[in-house]
Amino acid sequence: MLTEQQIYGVYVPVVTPFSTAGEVDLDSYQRYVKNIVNNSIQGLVVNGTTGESPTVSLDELQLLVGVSRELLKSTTIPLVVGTGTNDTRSTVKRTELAANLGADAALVVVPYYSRPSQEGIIAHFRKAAEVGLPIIAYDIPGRSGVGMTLDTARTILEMEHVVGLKDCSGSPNLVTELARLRSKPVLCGDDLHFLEMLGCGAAGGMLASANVQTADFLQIYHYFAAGQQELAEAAFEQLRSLMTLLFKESNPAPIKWLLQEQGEIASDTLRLPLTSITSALAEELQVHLQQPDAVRLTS
Ligand SMILES: O=C(O)C1=N[C@H](C(=O)O)C[C@H](O)C1
Repeated sequence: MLTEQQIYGVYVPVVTPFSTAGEVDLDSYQRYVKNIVNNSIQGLVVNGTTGESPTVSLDELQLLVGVSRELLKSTTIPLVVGTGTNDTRSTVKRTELAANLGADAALVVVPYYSRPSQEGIIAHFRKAAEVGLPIIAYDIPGRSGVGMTLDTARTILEMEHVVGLKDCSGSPNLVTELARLRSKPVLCGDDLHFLEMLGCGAAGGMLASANVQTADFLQIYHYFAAGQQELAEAAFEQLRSLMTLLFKESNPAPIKWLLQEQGEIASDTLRLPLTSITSALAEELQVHLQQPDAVRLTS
C-alpha cells in the first residue's frame, strides 16, 4: 500500500499498446514495461491518461494490472492504477478491482464531461477513498472541464486514504499553497513545468515523457533533490525540445509513435477517437531523432 513518504521522484505512466486490430498487445506491454522498471523509478502508473483509460474495459484493466503486478514482483516499485472515470459508481468499482488485484494505490481523476460542482468533486473522492485503497487525486482541468479549487484540494487531501495529488492544473498556484500549508505530497503532471513545480514544492512528477529517456528524468530529479539546481536546469533544457514535440498533439499519440519507432512496442495504434500523429509531427520527430543522442530510451 502506497504511503505519503513514497510519493516523490519520477512516476512513469505507461501506454497501453494495441495491435493494429485494436486489441491489447500484451507482448509489447511486457517487453516495454520490463525496460521501464529496469530504471529505479519511484512508481509505475497503469491505465492513466497515457494508458488511454477511457477506452480500456474492465476485463482489459484486470489483465493489465495482473501482468504489471507480476512484472514488479522482484522490485519495490509501487503499482498505481488509474481507476477514475466520470461516473462515481464505476470509479468505486474499478478502485475495488484494483485493490483486489494488489495495486498499491489508485489514481482518481476529477470526473470529466459532467462538470460537477466542487461539492460533487469532493463527494466523488469521498466515495473512492471509502474503498480503503490509497488514492492519488488527479486534477487536470484541461481534460476534465473543471478543476479543484484550493479549498477542494485541501478537503480531499485531508481525507483518510488520500495520500497525495497529481497536479496538471497548468499553474504553480495549487502546489505552492499546498506546500506552504504542509499538506500531503504533490506530483507534477505537467512535464514542461516539472522543474519549476519542484521548485514550488512538488515532491516529484508523474510524467508521460519519462517513457523515453527515463534515466534522464530521474537524473533531473536527483540533481534537484541534491540542491544541484544548475545541473538540474541544464539537464532539463536538454529535454525541452523533446517534451515540446511529445505534447504538440494529444498525449499519448506522440509517445506511442516514438516507442514504436524505437522498437519498444509493435504498433502506435490508438483507440478512437484518438488517432495517430500527423505526418508533419512525425517528420519533426524524425528530425529530432537524427540529432546525435536525441532520444535514449528507457535506460
Ligand atoms: O497519464 C498520465 O498520468 C499523464 N497524463 C498527462 C496528460 O496526458 O495530459 C500528462 C502527464 O505527463 C502524465
